[in-house]
Amino acid sequence: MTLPRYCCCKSTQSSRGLGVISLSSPSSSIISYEFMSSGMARRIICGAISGTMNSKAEALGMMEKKEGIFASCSFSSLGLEQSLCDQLKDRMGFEGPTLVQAEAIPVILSGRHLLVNAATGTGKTIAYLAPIIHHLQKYDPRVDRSSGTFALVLVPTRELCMQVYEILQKLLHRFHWIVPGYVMGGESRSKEKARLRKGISILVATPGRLLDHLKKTASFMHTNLRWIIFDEADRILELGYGKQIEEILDFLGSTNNTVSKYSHSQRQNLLLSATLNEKVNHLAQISLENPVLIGIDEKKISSRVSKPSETSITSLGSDEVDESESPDILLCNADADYNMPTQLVQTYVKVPCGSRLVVLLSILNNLFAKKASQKIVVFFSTCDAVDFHYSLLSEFQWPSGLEKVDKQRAIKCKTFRLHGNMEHDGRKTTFQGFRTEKSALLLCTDVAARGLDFPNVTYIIQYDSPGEASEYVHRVGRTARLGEKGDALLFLQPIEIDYLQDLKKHGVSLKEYPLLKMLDSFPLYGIQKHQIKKFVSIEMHPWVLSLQKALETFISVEQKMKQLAKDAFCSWIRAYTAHRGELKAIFMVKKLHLGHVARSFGLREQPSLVGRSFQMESKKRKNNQKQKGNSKRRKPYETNMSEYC
Ligand SMILES: Nc1ncnc2c1ncn2[C@@H]1O[C@H](COP(=O)(O)OP(=O)(O)OP(=O)(O)O)[C@@H](O)[C@H]1O
Repeated sequence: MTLPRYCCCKSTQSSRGLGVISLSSPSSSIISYEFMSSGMARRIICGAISGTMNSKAEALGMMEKKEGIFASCSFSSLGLEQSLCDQLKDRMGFEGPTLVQAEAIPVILSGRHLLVNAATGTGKTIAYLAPIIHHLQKYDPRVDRSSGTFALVLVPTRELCMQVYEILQKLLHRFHWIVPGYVMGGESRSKEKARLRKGISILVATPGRLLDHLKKTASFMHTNLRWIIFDEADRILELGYGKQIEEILDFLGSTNNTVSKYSHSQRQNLLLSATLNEKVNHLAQISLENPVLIGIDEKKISSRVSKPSETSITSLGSDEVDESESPDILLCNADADYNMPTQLVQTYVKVPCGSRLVVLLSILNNLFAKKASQKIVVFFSTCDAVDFHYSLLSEFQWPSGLEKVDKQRAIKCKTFRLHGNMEHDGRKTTFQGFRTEKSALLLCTDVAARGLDFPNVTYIIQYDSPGEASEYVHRVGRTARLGEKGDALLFLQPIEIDYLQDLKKHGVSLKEYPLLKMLDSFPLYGIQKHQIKKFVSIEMHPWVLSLQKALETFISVEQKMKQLAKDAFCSWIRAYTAHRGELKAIFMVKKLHLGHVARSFGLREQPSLVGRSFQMESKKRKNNQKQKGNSKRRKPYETNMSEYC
């Protein structure tokens, strides 16, 4: 192993016969690596030592400030160039590295391949960008545009692409000769071609569009490519990009063997996510050589790791098991705990299906009444559901009689929506708008679940369940970032309550939200508090009954709203049937009362009527498509990768 220049190292033998290396920098941070018989290295201790400290526990205690987020060392002590450290401080306001940065930066500087698993909002982006910039700004001869691309960051969504690009712009302010750029779905190909022709030193890309340019843009120069980073690696694969990633790696080669004027062009690949799991195995195997692992729970590494001949893995583009490959690493996620922000308060609310809409509106109203200036994100399972709730929340007013003040919008703050069926410009406007607002509500699908760093989000509501526990982790990870406080609330119907057990398997436990107490807090015209029976059910609560009636009236008279509600109902049912694996036993469509589902979209119609109109609608859509010869179908929920990238 090539160790960073500034480190001294001490090699020992662990009880399991695996090598351990401790790296200590002059600034007294200490990081240990355990070497397995496969040759793979794994970080096992990260702490700080001072002259007066004599125990490891003390060292670790000193190391962890702000509930285990920040390291006690400085950026420069990790080996980063002073001008870059100044940039991090002056331009970004970062005083020192986070723990994951303190662990990852020296490894990346050393040239090793890396697999990082760290909680959401712990600073993984800077962890990989800073050491790359450190190297690039030192290149002699200086990096120039004609040298093409040196680093490629692959991300699963357009919004994340823009976010990483914007961070790069800030970081590179002092290093104007290193040019950042991005290519992603929805943008003009010809403009991207022109930018690639001029030369982009650090390129952020979504996989589909990148592959497009690799195939069609002859002037895209990547012979000097040294780094490939897979940010949210597991999501890139979940979205079905496996084949494209294989093709991309074929185009780029897994190593850099070209002779160039830059002598330091050894390929280095990095994989990062808060939820690495077995899906990443094949990608790790084909892209990482002898990687260092950071934050990988021992439970997640299969015992077969040192017996390659016994291993079996899934190839990137298919679900078939490939017995011939022999990975260095074998990750498995069965029953392994996820890294979650410890300060995050997680609750669930048990709501009968027919009262879901009323409860959502009431909770949102209650939260904004308690604290007017805050940002809340609500996750839905489908694009149609986002559109319906967005229109409803933008237009619906408390009817007179329900509250003392007549005719007020139920939710008074600015409301945004974000999903993959929106126009590209609309997505951009939402992304920027929600970031800058002080008080706002964002209604979205999982397109906003990964990596997005909206400042000051205080509350995450999962109105529709996320399905995979990993998605739960990323959704709630939009709050409680970098040690900040945050709350997350999961809606569950009584028939879905076993989902809590599924989350528990991954170390996630939730407390129950006091729903009746919250509902009792709403004033009711003509009804005294003491007249509400103490243990009244949610469905029969007078507030729920009156608000449900008001919503149904509003929706029935507004033709546009009614159509949106019907579309949302139909897509919601289809999304519900799309749960996979073990989750099918929890989210069973045949257990649903369709009449109650209709009520949750403010519809009075019986489900059969809605169902008929749904079938007629889909027939009409299909016929229209046939006539137009239009192959671009609108998806009810986001499983189609083109909607992300
Ligand atoms: N050293 C630092 N000091 C202060 N703030 C930092 C530091 N590093 C990163 N941040 C800030 O922390 C926030 C989270 O960082 P980032 O988005 O990179 O987290 P992440 O681990 O990639 O999260 P996710 O898993 O959700 O993608 C950002 O607002 C970023 O600006």
